Amino acid sequence: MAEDRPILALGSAAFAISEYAAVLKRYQIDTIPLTGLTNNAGVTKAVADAVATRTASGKASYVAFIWFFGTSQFSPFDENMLSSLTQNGCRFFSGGGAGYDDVSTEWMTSEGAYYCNTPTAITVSTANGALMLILAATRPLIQGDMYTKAGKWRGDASIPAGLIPYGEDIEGMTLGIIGLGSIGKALAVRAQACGMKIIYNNRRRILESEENGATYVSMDDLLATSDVISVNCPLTESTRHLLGRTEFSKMKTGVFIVNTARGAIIDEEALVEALRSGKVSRVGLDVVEHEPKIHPGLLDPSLSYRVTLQPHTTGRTTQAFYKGELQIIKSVDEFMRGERPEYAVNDPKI
Ligand SMILES: O=CC(=O)O
Repeated sequence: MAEDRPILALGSAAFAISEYAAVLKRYQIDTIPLTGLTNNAGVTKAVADAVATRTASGKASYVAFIWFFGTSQFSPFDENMLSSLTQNGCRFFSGGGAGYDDVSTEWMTSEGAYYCNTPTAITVSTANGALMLILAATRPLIQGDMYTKAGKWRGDASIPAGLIPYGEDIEGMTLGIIGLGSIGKALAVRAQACGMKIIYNNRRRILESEENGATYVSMDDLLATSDVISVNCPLTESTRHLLGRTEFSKMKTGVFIVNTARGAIIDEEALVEALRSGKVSRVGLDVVEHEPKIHPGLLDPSLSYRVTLQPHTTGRTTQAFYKGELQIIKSVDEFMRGERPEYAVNDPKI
C-alpha cells in the first residue's frame, strides 16, 4: 500500500463493491463519509479538515481526490472546494458522471491536475431514458397516469384537460438529435428500431461511419423538420439557451421535446410559452434549468398534464453506476501508475 501517495474519497463505491475493496487494499484511501453532509460548504470544510489533519500529523498529502455518483448536490467542484488539495500536491480528480459542467476543469488544468469523468457509463441508461421520454411525450403517458390515479379513467368534459387525447405512433416520425455523442448515437439506434428517421446537428459533422444511420442537417433544418427533438449535447457557454424563443418559433407546430442532457440548454421561459401557445405539444424532461427547482409554468395544472418530469434520474441505473465506478477505479489506477488516464478530459502539464 502506497502510504506516501494517499487518496481522498468522498463517499464510497455502492455497486462495484468487491472491485473497490481491492482498490482500498492497493492504496491508502481516506474516506469522507456522506452521512450528515448536505451541501457544498459542508464538503469544502470536510476536504480542508482532511488535508489539515494530514499536514498536522506530518503525513504525506493527498495526490488524488475522487467522488462517486449521487454527489452532484455538493457541486460545484471548483477552486473554492478543492484548492486546499492542489496546494498540497493533489494532481488527480475523478467524479461520477458524463457531464462535467459543474467541475472547474480549466482551473484543474492550470493546477497541473487531471479531471476524469465516466464518459460511457451512462450511455445505455440515458439513451433508454431518452427513448422512454420520447414515448411518454408522444403517447399522453403522464395524463393517463394522472387521470387513472384520480379515478377519472379516460377523463370527461367536466375536467379542464377534457378527454385524454389519442397518442401518436413514432413510426415514420423524424427525430432531431441535438448532439450526436455517445448517448445521441445510442438513441439513434434505438429510435430507428422504432421506425423513426434520424437527423442530427452537432458543432461539426461527424464521420459518416460513426453516424449510426443519422443524417447531418443544419440547426435550422433540424428545427424546421423534426417531429420530436431530443437534446443530447453537453452544457457549455455556447449551448446555454440553445433552444430559446427564436428556435421554438422555427419548429413545427405540435413538436415534442425531450431533454436528458442539461436543463439550461433550453430557455425554460420560452419552453413554457411554447407549451402554452401549442407550438410544443408535450415534453419529457429529465433535467430542468435550476435543479431541483421546477419552473412554476411546468407545474401549472393547465400545462402539467403535458409535461413528464423526472428528477435527473434517466442515467441512474444499477448497471450504469456499476460501470461508472469501474471507470473511476480504472482512472485512479492509471494515474497511480504514472500514466495519462484514458478518461482524462483535460491536458494538464504534469
Ligand atoms: O447527467 C448525468 C451525467 O452527466 O452523468
